[in-house]
Amino acid sequence: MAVLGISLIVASVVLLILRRPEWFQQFWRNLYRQAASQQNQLPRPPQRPIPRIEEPKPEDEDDQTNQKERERIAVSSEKKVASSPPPPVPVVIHENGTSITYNPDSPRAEEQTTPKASVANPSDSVPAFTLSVPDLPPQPQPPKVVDVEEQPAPAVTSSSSTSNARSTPSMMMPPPPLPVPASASRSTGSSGGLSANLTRQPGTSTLPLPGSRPVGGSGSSGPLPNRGPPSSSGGGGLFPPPTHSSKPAKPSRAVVLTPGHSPLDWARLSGHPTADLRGLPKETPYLRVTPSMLKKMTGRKGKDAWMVLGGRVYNITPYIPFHPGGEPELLRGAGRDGTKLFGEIHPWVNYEGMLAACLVGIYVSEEDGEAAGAAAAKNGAGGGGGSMEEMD
Ligand code: HEM
Repeated sequence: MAVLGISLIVASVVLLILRRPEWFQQFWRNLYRQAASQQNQLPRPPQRPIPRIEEPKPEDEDDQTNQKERERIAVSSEKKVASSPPPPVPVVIHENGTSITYNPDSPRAEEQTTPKASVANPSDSVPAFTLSVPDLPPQPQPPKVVDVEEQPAPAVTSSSSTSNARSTPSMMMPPPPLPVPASASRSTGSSGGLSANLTRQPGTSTLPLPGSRPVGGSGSSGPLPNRGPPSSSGGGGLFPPPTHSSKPAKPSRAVVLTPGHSPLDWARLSGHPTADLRGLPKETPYLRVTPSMLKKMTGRKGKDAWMVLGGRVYNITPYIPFHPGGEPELLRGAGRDGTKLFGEIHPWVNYEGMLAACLVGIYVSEEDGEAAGAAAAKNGAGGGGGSMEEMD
């Protein structure tokens, strides 16, 4: 009897599938609509077994309802029923135990073109990123790095994080370098080099003096020449305490030269090979100038100004309007030996080259000049002098 009943049921089902009467199709349409309306009302799709990509279920686990449903899908696709929407095609993204299903039949999917994803299994826990991984198997400990200075490491309470940090040496940041004490850097640095380079020559006003900056200003550790000599008191500041040993900057005593009397004009005038600025008759040989001769040539009473520089006597009269220090300053050395005075003010000035056209002769003692007294009288320099040719 049971076999007969089952065979009857099977035969009727087969007959229904093959014949597909009108009432049967109507029944399935209503069933579709009802299912579609339920899907639209519910925020989430109904809970049902979802085929997973990574964990496909075997075929024998499908029940008879799913089998019928597949048959129904096949039948409806053949007849192309426009009113019955296709069953939802879930797109499952299975990652770390979380299933995300894309339901194209949802109203939002119909309105928007961008597909939306929704959580298919809300019971699944959302994966969270944590630093501590307690389930990790014990990893081999790397060789312990012993610092040279054995600095105390910060205390770490979490053992798992400690093992992680030690197992990934690339993520370990090296300890910051200890700040070098200012006194040590100064002692090891060029304490004599930089300060020695800052030795100021008289007349230069471009380089600031080490002590001229205000204490407590913006300290710069760059190569700017704003560091003075190392502090003897050993203070920790960036700037040494103000010392009174450095010379204050002298105000420039340069004068404003009249037009046409610039240094370039003097170079043009005196640099010519045939330039003769001696103030002596032409073809006059170099003279032996005695002190008695020199002291009369002071630039006053209509006479030229002679000056001894380095044992040579120069007629500085034509240079007076070109002197950057002014006429009074220049005439301080007139009629005398101005070598020391010249060197005290501007030893860097090349007087030999600048006054080559003004060379009168050489400076000699009175005894040496006695023999040439007559020649000196002839040149108008008074007694006690003579020409070098006569002397030689
Ligand atoms: C011994 C007598 C002299 C005295 C007292 C004297 C004095 C001075 C003074 C005060 C200055 C200005 C310095 C400054 O800028 O603050 C100066 C500049 C100058 N003097 Fe004389 N001078 C003398 C002789 C000479 C001679 C014989 C020459 C030419 C060879 C000369 C060439 C210059 C030049 C080129 C400068 C400009 C230097 C510079 O700006 O670096 N001086 N002099």
